[in-house]
Amino acid sequence: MKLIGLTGGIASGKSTIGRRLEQLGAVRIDADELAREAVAPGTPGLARVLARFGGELRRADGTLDRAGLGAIVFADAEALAALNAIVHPEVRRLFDARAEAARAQDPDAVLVYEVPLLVEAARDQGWDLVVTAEAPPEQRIERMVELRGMAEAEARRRIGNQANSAERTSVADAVIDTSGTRAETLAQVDELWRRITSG
Ligand SMILES: CC(C)(COP(=O)(O)OP(=O)(O)OC[C@H]1O[C@@H](n2cnc3c(N)ncnc32)[C@H](O)[C@@H]1O)[C@@H](O)C(=O)NCCC(=O)NCCS
Ligand SMILES: Nc1ncnc2c1ncn2[C@@H]1O[C@H](COP(=O)(O)OP(=O)(O)OP(=O)(O)O)[C@@H](O)[C@H]1O
Repeated sequence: MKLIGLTGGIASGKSTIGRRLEQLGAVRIDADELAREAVAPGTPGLARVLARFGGELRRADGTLDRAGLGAIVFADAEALAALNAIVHPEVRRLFDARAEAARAQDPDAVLVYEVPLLVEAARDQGWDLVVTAEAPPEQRIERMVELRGMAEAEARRRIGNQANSAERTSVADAVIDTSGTRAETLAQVDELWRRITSG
């Protein structure tokens, strides 16, 4: 099995790239989805988050108030570190189980793991190739505000809590420039797939 780490800051185009790689034949796993599972209703992860950050973050339907928690942690580095310490080990466990299942099903699979915090928290996961999606922060902020309706200050706070482009690029084996059109991004992904599957 080949293990590809796909990183990039928020709204850098990771999902666009990951979905294309999936169409081309890769198995895709998304760390943001695993992080959601880690705090799903009834999990020990959710219980720990509520114990640390307050029971009022539990909504009437039993799910976590993600917007409320985001407002706390992205404005307070210590709180974010505490949340990461609860969620990240569980994400790692979930990832290991998924990767093992993919390997059992197809030993030749290409597994793409979309992980925004690869540089910060997942450098050492046995990557065969690390790919980063890069577009200037101002352009990513514009995308978050215009396409997702996120408040500009919130977008800036999230970016401020992530590694920067130079840090990601120095760890990566390949960079996909996502500052152009979607078609230009996809063409680079197709080229990358040829490289992955030819060697
Ligand atoms: C704070 C939470 C509840 C906010 O939830 P929300 O639904 O608003 O955002 P979502 O989880 O979809 O994340 C969107 C993006 O925010 C950024 N982000 C999320 N968590 C972090 C973090 N700990 N540090 C820096 N950036 C982060 C990433 O770019 C991510 O792709 C949530 O992000 C969370 O639980 N974060 C901690 C777990 C984590 O590190 N997740 C990232 C992948 S492991
Ligand atoms: N050239 C491009 N490449 C990739 N995405 C683009 C491009 N131009 C515009 N976009 C848009 O930018 C937004 C962010 O892309 P995407 O959702 O793939 O990013 P992401 O890194 O997965 O985001 P997140 O970190 O929030 O999970 C999307 O709405 C996407 O359609």
